[in-house]
Amino acid sequence: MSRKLLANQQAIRFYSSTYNSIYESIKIKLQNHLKNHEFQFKAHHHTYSDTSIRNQHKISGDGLWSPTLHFEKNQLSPSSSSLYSSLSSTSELDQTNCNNDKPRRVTVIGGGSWGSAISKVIAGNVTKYPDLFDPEIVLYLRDENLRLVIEKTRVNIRYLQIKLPTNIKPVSDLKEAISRSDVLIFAIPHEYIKDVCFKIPKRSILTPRPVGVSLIKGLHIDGNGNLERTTQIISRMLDIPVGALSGANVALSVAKEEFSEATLSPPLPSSPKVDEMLNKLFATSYFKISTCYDTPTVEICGALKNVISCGAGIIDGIGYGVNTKAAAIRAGIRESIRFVSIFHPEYKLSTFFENCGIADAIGSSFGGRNRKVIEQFVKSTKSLAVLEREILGGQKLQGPSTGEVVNRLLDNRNLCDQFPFFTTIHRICNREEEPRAILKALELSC
Ligand SMILES: NC(=O)c1ccc[n+]([C@@H]2O[C@H](COP(=O)([O-])OP(=O)(O)OC[C@H]3O[C@@H](n4cnc5c(N)ncnc54)[C@H](O)[C@@H]3O)[C@@H](O)[C@H]2O)c1
Ligand SMILES: O=P(O)(O)OC[C@H](O)CO
Repeated sequence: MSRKLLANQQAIRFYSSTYNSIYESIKIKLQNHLKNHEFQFKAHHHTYSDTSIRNQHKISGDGLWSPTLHFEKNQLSPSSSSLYSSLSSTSELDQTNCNNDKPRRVTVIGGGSWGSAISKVIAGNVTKYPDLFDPEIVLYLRDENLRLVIEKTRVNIRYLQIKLPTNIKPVSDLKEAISRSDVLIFAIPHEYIKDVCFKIPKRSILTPRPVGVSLIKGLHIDGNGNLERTTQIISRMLDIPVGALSGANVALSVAKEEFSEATLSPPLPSSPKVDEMLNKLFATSYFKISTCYDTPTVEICGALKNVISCGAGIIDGIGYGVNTKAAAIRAGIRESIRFVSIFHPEYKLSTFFENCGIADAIGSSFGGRNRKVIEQFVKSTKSLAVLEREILGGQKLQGPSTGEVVNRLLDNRNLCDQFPFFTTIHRICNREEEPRAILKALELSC
């Protein structure tokens, strides 16, 4: 990859002979840098075919793709030199094992329903691409007894009643599970991610330097009361680049090979080789992958849809039909966009039209576990913990705990009034309001 960065009075132009993805990662770096220096900029992005400019800057090759970032204010600070050097430095991903040509070893961390289903997908793909991947994948699960059952029967009897391929090796020792891995896939409920990362050594002392992909749908609050996403936590705690995969993906349907889609946000700054490798790791004829570099929105959509589907469960619980549920999904999407615009102002609206956005909110509002449990919660006096145990038998609800985090983040900024739908769902799940309060919230949320 050849990179050249130029600054002049009007613009910074970044020339790259590779892909859009690089432009996205550079744009994010520039945005972060300029945010620190209180600069505003507008990004335009077009093909530059002017041969005199190409000759002037010794750029060669056909089909040169050259985005240009134009700055609104023409005031680059002296410290911009640090920006130039950071942009031209070797990408973090170049330093990981995923960027070499050795077959990568893959570990899925989390042997619940989604970890098991995605292991089946991945196990098929590592066999299909022997040059890219080690033919055996590791599935880490905490429970040694369950590990023995899976090893013997090939079925994760507690979480997913589907036969798993023989090239999935179940392992219940975390250090052993990750010790030789180049790709770490995280598929545990968000509540446990810090505990699990705490038990994994940092990349600096891991011998293959892995990349991570989070399949986790949930949000967190950092020490200052601000939003922290799961990819940020993993990246911070393990010092590895981490991407995300999210979509309308009920585990059993994916395991049964029913056609599904998912949105992949590869780790940034982007590397075409790693992007392609991850695509091949996940994509099948029945599991269609689209790439989207707006990672924060992809992750936040995945978490907020769990709150939306609790809203759908409340609608079912009070006995209302699809008109009201459709209105609830729309209110949830509207508040999700509002939420993302506050917590990630550089978001792209188009991300909501990827599978991780509206599609997942719809799918979960009809077929998800949150919907199912919350419907019964509304119809009974039982606690969420009891219903989770009775209905899900060991699987975990993510919606109410995400609603709690969302509520705290909004409360910290005095924003609850602007989010009547999310706020009311949270209060209903705490039994602080009657379930029918959701109808008033729908009116207010318009
Ligand atoms: N199940 C799905 O259909 C699906 C689909 C897409 C994404 N996801 C997301 O994937 C993530 C994993 O969910 P899941 O549905 O596979 O889980 P699950 O509810 O099926 O299983 C529970 C998981 O939690 C683990 N666990 C329980 N207590 C733990 C503890 N104290 N410490 C560490 N781990 C503990 C269990 O070992 C198990 O892996 C979640 O963020 C979920 O939102 C799930
Ligand atoms: O069963 P849920 O409600 O946890 O949803 C599962 C998946 O996230 C659906 O995409």
